[in-house]
Order: sequence, then structure tokens, then C-alpha cells
Amino acid sequence: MHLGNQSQTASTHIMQALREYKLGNKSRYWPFIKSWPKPGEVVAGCCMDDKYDAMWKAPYWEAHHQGWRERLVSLWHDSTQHLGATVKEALGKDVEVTLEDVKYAAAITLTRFLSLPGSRGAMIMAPIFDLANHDRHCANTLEDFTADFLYLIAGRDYEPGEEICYSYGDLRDDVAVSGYGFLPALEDPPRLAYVDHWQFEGLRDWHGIDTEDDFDGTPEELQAEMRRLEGIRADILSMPDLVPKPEGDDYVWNMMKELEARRIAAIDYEVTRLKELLAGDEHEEL
Ligand SMILES: C[S@@+](CC[C@H](N)C(=O)[O-])C[C@H]1O[C@@H](n2cnc3c(N)ncnc32)[C@H](O)[C@@H]1O
Repeated sequence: MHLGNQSQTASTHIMQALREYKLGNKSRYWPFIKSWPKPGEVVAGCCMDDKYDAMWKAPYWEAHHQGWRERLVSLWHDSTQHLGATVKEALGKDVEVTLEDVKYAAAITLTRFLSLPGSRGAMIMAPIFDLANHDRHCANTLEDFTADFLYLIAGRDYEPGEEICYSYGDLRDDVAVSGYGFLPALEDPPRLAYVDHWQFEGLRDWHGIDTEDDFDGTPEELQAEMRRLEGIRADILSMPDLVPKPEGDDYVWNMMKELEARRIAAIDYEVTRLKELLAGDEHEEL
């Protein structure tokens, strides 16, 4: 399913998916649409319930999610402020569209889209390929797209029945939770969350952090970085848990708590690493 081009706004891509979804079995993509998770089964940052906002304990993510909610509501109200097609333009004025429909189309699009390599920014959703779960270390790659085929090239030999992965990119835990609604496999050593990383300020590009680029510097800079991280740690721990544990099993609540624990563990690991660097520097000076 063609969604448009990377240069267009996300609302254009969402409208494309919404139009086909609302066409139902009249859509030529119906067999594909039927394979999507159903409404209520998709967790994506753009549509996460606002009751979880306080669990981010990071102003950047809270604002990001509030922004998405406002964008989807304005899209639903047929606003043209996002310079994409409005709901009525894309679907016709007689099709009844609920806010839940818009959220569903957004969640599906944002968790399943693919920017094609070698295709000048074309964006698609591809049946079967879109069943591949994320593994950052996955060796499978996409070959340049031709008009008719999408080739996923195996990076190793597979046995029948083995799960086939694809790397969605260098997703840090908070980016994966926000964008795709899941926590990736636990990393060893732990990696700082995107918002806690020393390169975060001013970067504002999810894929822009160089994972191999560990912090280093003069003893003063190492100390300043330790203080920065310890400040974030103290902030996280001092923020009250405003969202009580719900009755029963709550996937999002559990994920958000686990994300918080992972952020703390990664900060602790990094502070220890910096202390060791500092101790090494002092030892050299003696
Ligand atoms: C493109 S789909 C992948 C197929 C997915 N299992 C499905 O059929 O809905 C992306 C969604 O799959 C889930 N997902 C992908 N990778 C995952 C992983 N490593 N662990 C848990 N869930 C994952 C997330 O819900 C994500 O939004």
C-alpha cells in the first residue's frame, strides 16, 4: 500500500491508510487490511491514552504525545494546518469517520510504514514483510525496491519455523515505546534512554544519536556529565507515581514502569563508567 512520500506530512500517509480502511472490503487492499491488528490491539505513542502521560517522567515525551493527540484531533476536525489532505478530501464528505478511526489509522501507519531504500523517499506498507518484529542486531536487509517486488535479504541461514526479524533502526528504549509501543530486548550493557543521552539536547532526531559515541572528556567534563545524569536520576525518583497500578494486567502501565527502571539502570551503569574513567585519569596524573 503506497502511503506517499517522505517529504509529505504524516497526516497524508495516515489519510491514505484511513481511506483504504474505511473502504473495507471494497478496498483492493482488503486482504492486507484484514491482517492488521484490530482497533484496541495496537499500542503506538500517537494514540496512547493520556492517562499514562505522567509516567514518562520526561517533559520531552509528555509534550510529544500531547502534540500527537492534538494533531490527530485537528485532523479529525478537518483542519488544513498540517498541509496534508483533510479527512473529507481524502474520504469524501459522506463517509462517517470517528476520532477512534483516525487514531487507529495513525497507529497502524506509524508502526508499520517503511521508507524504501533507493526509491527517493517512497513510503509504503508491505504485507508479510510488516509481520517482522524489530531486532536491532538483525542482519537481514532490504534490497533496493523495484516497482513490483520488495526483497528482504537473509543476513544468515534460517531453519524452517524460525522467526524472521528486521531492524527498525537504532531504537533506544524510550523511542521504541513512544513510536511502536514495545520495549526492545534488554541490552547488555544498558543503553541510556534517548532523552537521557548527552547528545539529546539540540539533536531532536530519533535516529541521530551515534550509539558508539560514549561520553568522554576532561576530568571536569566527566564530572559535569556525572552531575547531569545524577540530576536526571534524582528527578525521575522524586516525581510522584501519579498513575496507580491498575487492577489486573495493564500492558502499557507495565511497559512504562519497566522503561523507568531501565532508564535508572542505564544511568547507574553510565555513572559507574564515568567514575572509572575519572579514576583512571587521576591514576595517570599520579
Ligand atoms: C511492523 S509490526 C510487526 C509485526 C507485529 N508483531 C504485528 O503483526 O502487529 C510492529 C509492531 O510489532 C510489535 N513489535 C515489533 N518488534 C517487537 C519486539 N521486538 N518485541 C515486541 N513487540 C514488537 C510492536 O507492537 C510494533 O508496533
